Amino acid sequence: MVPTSQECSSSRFLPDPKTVAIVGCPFRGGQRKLGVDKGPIALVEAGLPDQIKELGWKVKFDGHHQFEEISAENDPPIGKLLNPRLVSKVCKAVSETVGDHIKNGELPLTLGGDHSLAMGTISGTLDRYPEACVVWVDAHADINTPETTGSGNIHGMPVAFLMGLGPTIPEFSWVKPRLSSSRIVYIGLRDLDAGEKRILKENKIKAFSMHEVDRWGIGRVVEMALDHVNPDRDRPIHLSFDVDALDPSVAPSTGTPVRGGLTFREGHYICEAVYETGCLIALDIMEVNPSLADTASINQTIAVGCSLARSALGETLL
Ligand SMILES: NC(=[NH2+])NCCC[C@H](N)C(=O)O
Ligand SMILES: [Mn+2]
Ligand SMILES: [Mn+2]
Repeated sequence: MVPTSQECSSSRFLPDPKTVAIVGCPFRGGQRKLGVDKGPIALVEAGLPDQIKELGWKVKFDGHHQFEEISAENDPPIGKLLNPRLVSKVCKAVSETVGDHIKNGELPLTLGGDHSLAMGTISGTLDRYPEACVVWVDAHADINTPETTGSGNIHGMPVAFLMGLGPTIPEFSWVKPRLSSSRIVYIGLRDLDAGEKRILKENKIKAFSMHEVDRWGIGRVVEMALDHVNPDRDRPIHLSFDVDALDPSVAPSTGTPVRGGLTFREGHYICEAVYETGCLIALDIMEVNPSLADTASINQTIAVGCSLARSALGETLL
């Protein structure tokens, strides 16, 4: 039973016809492992554009970002930050692309690549919709600052940059600290660094870890998460989905897998429920690494990346 017209509500923030713009981001500079830059290529080769067309969307895709043109030849660490200038330049370019798509009335679907890219995608969203909220689905909070990071990998820090936490780094001055702590909610967390736990508490950031998913079930968790960031369901939603939120048995081919994650259905349920709000205006599918694990695991992870995207774009089970 469908109580409301999804067709109508799903276009609340979009002009006709419904159009998705795929932003392929073959980028791995926010972490150390090889292969995550091949994620977007694998997702597109698996047929994601046509799958989205079959859901009734117009799909725009004119090739992956050519980050080779963005070079930061001399890119020594800044403090602990690894590849800082490269990550900054790439994210700035992605931010402009995502912002332009939203301005054109298209829903940007960004395919990563590592999760540092969300510094770009969410900046692009906030350029057009300053009131937007973020649903961040991840095993990790990715909210280390340049001071708290242990790894130096910037994919563990994008939320801190978006919120303006930590010291000012001139190389990242284009990232405007516009994401307020009340406009982001996490689902799926289970591997936080000590500094990240402190940051979440100090900033009173709402987070539903796997403990809350176990306690309440995914249905209640998503409802409570949306009630927090979007109580009247009238704010645009940016959904940033790191596939490592899923259990490694569901999405094995990712750089930082953590056991005890979301089931296949829990992950898809989140996407379906966000779509049903009619408020989705941007989507990220991040951290698919098609060079980690065996062929079967790789294909399984690519297929899951595609089906998460389809669920967020309106695919239903009935
Ligand atoms: N997007 C991700 N997979 N992030 C993992 C981050 C892991 C760890 N917290 C770090 O700062 O390095
Ligand atoms: Mn993660
Ligand atoms: Mn992440």
